[in-house]
Amino acid sequence: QKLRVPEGLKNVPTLSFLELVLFMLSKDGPDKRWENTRKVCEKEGIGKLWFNGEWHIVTTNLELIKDLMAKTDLYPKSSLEESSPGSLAAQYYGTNLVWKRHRRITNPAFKSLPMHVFDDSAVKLLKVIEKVDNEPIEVNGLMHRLTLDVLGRAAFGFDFNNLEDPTNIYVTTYHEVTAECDNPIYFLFPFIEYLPYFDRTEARKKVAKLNDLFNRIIETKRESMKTGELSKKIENNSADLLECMINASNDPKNYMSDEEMRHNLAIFMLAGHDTTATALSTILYVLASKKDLQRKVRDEILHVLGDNLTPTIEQQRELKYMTMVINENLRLYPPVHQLPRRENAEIIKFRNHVFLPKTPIFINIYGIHHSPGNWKDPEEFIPERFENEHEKRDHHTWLTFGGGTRSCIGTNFSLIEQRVMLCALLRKYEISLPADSIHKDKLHLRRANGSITGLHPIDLIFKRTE
Ligand code: HEM
Repeated sequence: QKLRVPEGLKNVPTLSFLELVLFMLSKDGPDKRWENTRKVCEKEGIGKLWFNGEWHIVTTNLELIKDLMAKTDLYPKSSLEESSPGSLAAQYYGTNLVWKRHRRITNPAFKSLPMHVFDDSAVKLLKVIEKVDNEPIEVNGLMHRLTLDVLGRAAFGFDFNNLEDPTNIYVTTYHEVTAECDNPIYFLFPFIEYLPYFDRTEARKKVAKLNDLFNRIIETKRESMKTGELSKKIENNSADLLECMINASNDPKNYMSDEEMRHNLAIFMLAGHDTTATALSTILYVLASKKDLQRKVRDEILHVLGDNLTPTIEQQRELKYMTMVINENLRLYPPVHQLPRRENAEIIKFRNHVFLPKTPIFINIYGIHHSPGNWKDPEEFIPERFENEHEKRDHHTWLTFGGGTRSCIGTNFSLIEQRVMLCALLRKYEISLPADSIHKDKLHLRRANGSITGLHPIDLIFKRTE
């Protein structure tokens, strides 16, 4: 029944299922995928796609996207339990960040961020790089280790210590679980998850092991909070994410179960570190390949920071050129290349198409950022596009962090983290691309977990400047 194209989508152009299979089984990145999608989306900015057992809409149409972003009740985000019931991914991530209630509970943790965690981690990062002075070092893996340490400490008060211990057992289990959750075979042919041979017993054991870790983190946190300490932290807005959730679990109005907390920890781990790791890796690549740009960013850092290694919040506001470079990097290489699935709660008429209720909709961020209709010379790296940007352009043409009230809760967290790390690295090191780099002519992207943009290993050379 679900194979049949709904009447209202009949004249929406179709994205090839074979191309999708080949893409998902390959190591290709969102740039390659966009080459196929562009042909279909060229006309009206929408295409239809058979995926995960049903017909989806894929869109780059700004008019439709504006509506999707503005009307969160009409286009709710789907939970994994709805899109992939009973799957491993649904078991691990659960119904995370239950809209409105969880967001209200977790929001305060993002209002006052623990700057000392970013600063300490920058110092640790420099120590790792010091050991390989002037030799190539693979930055994508390094940035993942860094951002995981930052997230663990800032959000849960837990030190993965992954910068110093790359083989940490929980981190390796985490990578195995996320890779398993994202195994393309189960998305392309979802029915096989229910066949005995493919029931993924081993993977489910690994999920249980991670859940054990999350339970222990929650328990230790509960015990370590002395009486009254938690309420004091909540009152003066210094509670971390987990503390906000624990506090909520004590209040019948906002109650959050341990299972809900675990699911939130799982999604925060993914959303909060893989994305910033990609952003930092791509920007380091850009700076290494464009030495003039690197010099300009470094000059601004030295001018604004004086003798400081990392910027204060006030100094971050003065790093205007760096922020433009960060924004342009996030446009050219969006760390999330497709927004999480939405579905319409009611029937929608769009041009001469009709979307029946619960039609899954994907917004193609990569396509929007690379469309010549939205950006002049979209393949060029031009930070100046973001000078006085709010005056000039439709803000739906830059969807790095999504949009509307359901956009990324960690936007500020990530931007601060990026600025801190860039300041520390650029004031101490000159960064270069080795002559034999596989990325000499262009950065090679690849598929990673879910809609996160992955990268082939990037070796860069860090040479001490002071
Ligand atoms: C460069 C870094 C990042 C990028 C590009 C990014 C991008 C995104 C995008 C595109 C969304 C979906 C928004 C939507 O559906 O409209 C999202 C959601 C989310 N992000 Fe981020 N993010 C980043 C960093 C972070 C960080 C550092 C955290 C946490 C510390 C975080 C936590 C989340 C969470 C929890 C959600 C789900 C929000 C919800 O469903 O209500 N993200 N992010």
